[in-house]
Amino acid sequence: MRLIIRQDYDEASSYVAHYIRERIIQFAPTKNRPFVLGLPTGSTPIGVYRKLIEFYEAGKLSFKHVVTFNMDEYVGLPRNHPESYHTFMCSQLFDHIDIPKENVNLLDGNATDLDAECRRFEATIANLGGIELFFGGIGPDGHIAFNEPASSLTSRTRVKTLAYETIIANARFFDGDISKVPKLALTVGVATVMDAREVCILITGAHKSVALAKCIEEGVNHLWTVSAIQMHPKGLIVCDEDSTLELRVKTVKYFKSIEHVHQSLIGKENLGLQGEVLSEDSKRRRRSHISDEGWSEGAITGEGYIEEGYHSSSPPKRSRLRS
Ligand SMILES: N[C@@H]1[C@@H](O)[C@H](O)[C@@H](COP(=O)(O)O)O[C@@H]1O
Repeated sequence: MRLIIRQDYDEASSYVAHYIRERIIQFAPTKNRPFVLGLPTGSTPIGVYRKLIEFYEAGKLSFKHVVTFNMDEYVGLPRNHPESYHTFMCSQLFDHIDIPKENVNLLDGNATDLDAECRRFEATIANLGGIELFFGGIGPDGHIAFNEPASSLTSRTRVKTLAYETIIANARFFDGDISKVPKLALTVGVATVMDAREVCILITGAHKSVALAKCIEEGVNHLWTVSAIQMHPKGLIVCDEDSTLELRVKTVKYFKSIEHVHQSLIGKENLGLQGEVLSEDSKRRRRSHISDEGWSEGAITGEGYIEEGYHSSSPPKRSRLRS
C-alpha cells in the first residue's frame, strides 16, 4: 500500500484528481472498452470533483468513455431530494462534464425490491469486467461507503442500517436534525470496493486521524472497514498533514521517504542505473513498477539505496529492480 501525504486538503485533492486523470488517459478508453470508475460522495471528494471539472473545461480530460458506479445511496430519500447522493453527484460532477447519462450508475434507494437492486448493481459491474479504479472516502469511524464497523470484509452490495455515529455525522446535511437523516442505505460492500483493480482513498482532517492510524498501523479489522485496503495489491491512500496526527513519526517518515525515492526515479525514468539510456521496453517495465505499491523490497535511486523505506549507502541484499 502507498501513503501519499500532502500539506492540506487542496493539495491532497489535486493529487487524487491528477491521479484519476492520468489513469483514464493511460487506459485510452473507447466506447467498447470504457474506463470503469467507482466514486464516493461526502464533503471530502468535492475538491477532486472541482479539479476534474477544470480538466474537462480545459480540454485536458474527457469522460465520454468513462462509466461510473457510485458507492452508496440513502434508502427512501426522493431521487431529487437536495441531499440524495444522486442530486449530489449531478450538481458536484456529472452536470459539468461530458459523461453520457447512460454511463452513470447510481443505486436506486427507492427501488421496490432493494435486494434485487443491489444484485442488479453488482451484475452491471461484473458485465463491464469490473471496476478499474475505485476512488473513495471514509467516515471518522473508518467506514468505507456505508460499510459500518463490523461489516463483513467480504460483503457485497446490500442494504445497511446506518450506525448512530454516521447518522450524527451526516445530520449536518439535514439541518443538523438527526430525525431527518435516513436510517437505511444501499451500499457497495467492502469486497465490491476491494475487487477493483486499484483503490484510492482520500482522507483529510484531524477528525479522521484515528481512523487513518488504525488503517495504516494496525491489522485488518472489521471495526475499521477501510483497513481491508491492506490486502489490496494496488491500494493508495492520499491524506493531508492534519489526518496524520495519530500516526507515529516513524510511519510518516517511512512513507515520505518512499515517495521521495519514487519521485526521484520518475525524474530519471529515461536512465538506467549506470546512466545508460533505457530501451522503450525497459522504460515500460520500470513505469509499471513505479506505479506499483511501493519500494519496500529494496529499490535503487541515483543517490543510494533504500531498503524497507530507509535510505542507506550500501546495496540491499535482495534487489527486485527490474530494469
Ligand atoms: N457514505 C458516505 C461515505 O461514502 C463517505 O466517505 C463519508 C464521509 O463523508 P465526508 O467526506 O463528508 O467526511 O460519508 C458517508 O458516510
